[in-house]
This record gives sequence, structure tokens and C-alpha cells, in this order.
Amino acid sequence: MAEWHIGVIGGSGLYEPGKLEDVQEIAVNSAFGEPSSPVLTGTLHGVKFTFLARHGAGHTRSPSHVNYRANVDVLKRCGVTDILAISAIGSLREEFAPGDFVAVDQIIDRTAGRERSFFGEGIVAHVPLADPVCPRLSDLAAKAGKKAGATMHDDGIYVAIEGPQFSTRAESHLYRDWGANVIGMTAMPEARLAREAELPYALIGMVTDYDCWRDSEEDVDVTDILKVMKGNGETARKMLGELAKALPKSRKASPIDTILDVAIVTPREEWDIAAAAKLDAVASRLIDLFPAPQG
Ligand SMILES: CSC[C@H]1O[C@H](OP(=O)(O)O)[C@H](O)[C@@H]1O
Ligand SMILES: Nc1ncnc2[nH]cnc12
Repeated sequence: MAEWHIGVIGGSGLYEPGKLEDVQEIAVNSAFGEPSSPVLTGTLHGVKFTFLARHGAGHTRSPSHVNYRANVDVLKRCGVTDILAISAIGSLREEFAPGDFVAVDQIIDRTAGRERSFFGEGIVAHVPLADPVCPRLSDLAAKAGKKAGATMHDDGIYVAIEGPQFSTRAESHLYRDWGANVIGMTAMPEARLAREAELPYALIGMVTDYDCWRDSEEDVDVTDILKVMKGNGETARKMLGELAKALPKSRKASPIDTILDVAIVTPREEWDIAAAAKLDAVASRLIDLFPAPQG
């Protein structure tokens, strides 16, 4: 029976997952550099969870300095089957109020200069990303959020900016015109990399502010964001417990589990051995560096 193992990436204000049973802190190395933090791994209502603090436990990495590749690689090495990311987000719509939760389903990527692929150095892959979020995990997480007491919205269209500065007023209006309804700095390249690592990814955003498009509101500032996040942290942790309780007993396969089958264009005989070695977790299904001798 296929088991769930949920990797949780905690964003600003969410530096620990609450009470896991049989918890262990493990420093996991990655071939892609230093992850943001050691992971906490354990169980919640009998389901395996592994937690990683996106900006580090002491919030020492800005969105531009998070090593997204190492973070996703480490979660894959821990054996997670799915990733649930939790983030602070700004609202670009009146109806998404501070304190509300939003299930993000689309992402507009305005980040620049971040490492956005595990592939490209000796092995080339182009994964489909039309729907960057896994609807199954997203629905389960949204229902869990509601059960935990959050006001939950669907259909979050998230614009990922590079930051670390917040947007200008003209940018904030532009993103609204584009149809984005929430804003943050971290969903990309995280969602791209999860897809390449064959890990279904969902993102629950916790609204902390109205950015700077609204005439009647103070412009966003980080002190207010962290205040709202502190208030929301407990609901987010409850959401994890509700999710653990609501997961179906057995995890059915997702098309994302095998997405590399339709993505790698470099023929196997051309694969660069050093590149393949780095992909031993991300592409573990396909990498067989030491095949048994034939004959
Ligand atoms: C601390 S305010 C800006 C910061 O908060 C969000 O981080 P995360 O997505 O990790 O919760 C936002 O994306 C910015 O990185
Ligand atoms: N207004 C905002 N812009 C970018 N990232 C954010 N994270 C939380 N609020 C934000």
C-alpha cells in the first residue's frame, strides 16, 4: 500500500510544524548546495511529515538567497511523496482579507536570477507546468484549512516577485490588471523544482496585508506581516493535523510521480555521469548509476 509522506515548507512566521510524534531533527546534505535548515521529521496522526523552514529557523535567508534546489532535493532525499508549501502572501483583491487563507492554483513568475532547474548540465528536461499545483493535495489542504478554522479562498493566482523589496504602487496595480489576486516572493522556482523532482506541490497562502494598491489602507510593511503570521501560525499547524486526519489511507499514484518519463530529452547514452550523480534523488526512479553486470 502506497503511503503518504508530506513534506512541509514553512514560510515567513512558520518556523516549526507544531507537535510531531517520534520527531527527529536531521541535517541532510544536498548535491545542490546548502538547504535552508535541517529537517524535522516525524508523524502526525500516523502520517509521516517532514518539515523544512524555507528561510531558515532564524529567518536568515531572503527569498533571493533561499537555495530552492537544495530544499526540494533534501525533501526528496527524505522520501516525501508530496510537498505542501505554506507562505505569507499579500492580497491584491478586496475580498481576500488579512488573516484569510488562499489555496493557490496558478503562478505568474516575475523572479529573476534564481536557479530554476535541476536539469541542463548534461541532462536536459522540459517538464509540463501548465498547472503548477496538484489539485488533489490542494483540495485536501484547503478542506483541512477550513476545518482548522480558517476563512479559505480558492483560485489563488499568485504573482511571484523577486523582492526583497515590496512592489511599487504601479506594479501592484499592474499585477491586479494581469489577473493576479495574491503576491509573494517564494512560490517560484519552488513549484517548478517540485515538478521536476516528481513531487506534487500545493501552496496555501496566508494573507498578511493588502500590498499597496488600496487607497484606504496603509502600505504593506514587514512588522505588520509578522504580526499577522504569528496569529496565523497556530491555524496553519492545526491545518496540518486536519490534513493528516483527512488523507486517504492509501496514496494513489499521481501523473506527477512519473512526469520525467515525458520530459527528459537527452538520450540515456548521452547522459553526463556527473550530472546524473547529482540527480540521484530528484530522478531516483530513472538514475541507475551502477547497473548490475549483464550476461
Ligand atoms: C516577511 S514578509 C515577505 C516574505 O514573506 C513571504 O515569505 P514566504 O513565502 O516564505 O512565507 C514572501 O514571499 C516574502 O518572502
Ligand atoms: N505584499 C507582499 N508582497 C510580496 N510578498 C509578500 N508576502 C507577504 N505580503 C507580501
